[in-house]
Amino acid sequence: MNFTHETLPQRVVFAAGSAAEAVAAEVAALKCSRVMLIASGREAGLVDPIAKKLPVVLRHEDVVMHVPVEVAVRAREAAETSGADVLVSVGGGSTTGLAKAVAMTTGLPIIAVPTTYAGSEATSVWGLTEGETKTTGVDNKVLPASIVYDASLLTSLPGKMTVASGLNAMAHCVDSMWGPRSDPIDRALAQEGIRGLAEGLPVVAADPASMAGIEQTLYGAYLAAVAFASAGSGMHHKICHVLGGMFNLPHAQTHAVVLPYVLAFNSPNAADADVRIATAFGSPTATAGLAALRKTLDAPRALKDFGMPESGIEKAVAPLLRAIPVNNPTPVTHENVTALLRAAWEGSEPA
Ligand SMILES: NC(=O)C1=CN([C@@H]2O[C@H](COP(=O)(O)OP(=O)(O)OC[C@H]3O[C@@H](n4cnc5c(N)ncnc54)[C@H](O)[C@@H]3O)[C@@H](O)[C@H]2O)C=CC1
Ligand SMILES: O=C(O)/C=C\C(=O)CC(=O)O
Repeated sequence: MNFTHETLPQRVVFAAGSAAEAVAAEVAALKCSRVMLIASGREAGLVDPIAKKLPVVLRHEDVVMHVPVEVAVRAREAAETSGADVLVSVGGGSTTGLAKAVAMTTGLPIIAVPTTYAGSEATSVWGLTEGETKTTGVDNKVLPASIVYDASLLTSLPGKMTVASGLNAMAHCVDSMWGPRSDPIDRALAQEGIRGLAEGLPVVAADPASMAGIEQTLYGAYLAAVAFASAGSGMHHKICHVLGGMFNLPHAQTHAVVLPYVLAFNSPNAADADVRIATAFGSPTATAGLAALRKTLDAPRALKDFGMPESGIEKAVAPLLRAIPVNNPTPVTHENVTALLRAAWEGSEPA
């Protein structure tokens, strides 16, 4: 074997039903006393009990998906003015992403409290969107110092969002099998992530408030994010980032739709990945395993259902050909990427 794996330094706290106490303990452990609390007003009911236990100097609610640069600038200015010494984010990937944008320029530590399965809390990946272009990058400054997972915060996540977000986590696992820096440790973490998600997701799809199902799904989502952070964005993530920025598509749903098409595209030329994914699903092949799970979950099927225009297929191909890593198992061409996008747009069977 010949590879270098970097393990990211981070505290991970599972605290079912006691996020407020756990977050307060993490703030104290960092010896911080001035909290900028970043959380959308939509999640106020989840956030208020946490806020009550913290020395909050600023509560910032201006959260937007894909982190438009103007939203990041406003949050950075607010952080500087407030004199905060720590960022606490409570919310989904959009909220964590905004905290990362602030950490990038201020150097403030983040304590992340996720309320979806996006996994941003466990990565050093940031994303910012300017106009129609989403840019992502890696910076250890944006890796949250601590994560507090409290399954009770996800009991309010609607069923459709639960499924889509869980499949965003599944996509981290699958793309980690061939991401640009993928190594055997990433692939082992991703395989266990798939197993955990395949066990947890049917439970939360049937009952989004099941604490046992949420905990199992959070466990899988954490492993997924750790694998993805190390392996980097492969073909699947590049497609979702280009489409998400260009057409302002909902992030988790875009991942959920595109994943089976990328898996079908790559698995014939990725034998090790195919075996690992199939094994994790307990299925004869990777594609069959994912298809069966998607059927159980009644997963989203077509990009046209989420606002992508048909003309966007042609528009996205050139930026995608520039963005997809050269090590992708199946070489990409104008024709095969166009065909993949058209199938995902229509929601036809993955070929
Ligand atoms: N940097 C990274 O490693 C990653 C970044 N992301 C970023 O995260 C963003 C997407 O994050 P998502 O979590 O998919 O969506 P999100 O954070 O935008 O949340 C989606 C919707 O669910 C609602 N919501 C969240 N938690 C809830 C709860 N517990 N109960 C009820 N409603 C709830 C939100 O208010 C929002 O309306 C994108 O900008 C994406 O780029 C996503 C994954 C990894
Ligand atoms: O696509 C993902 O799920 C992972 C990474 C990002 O979304 C990058 C970002 O923070 O915008």
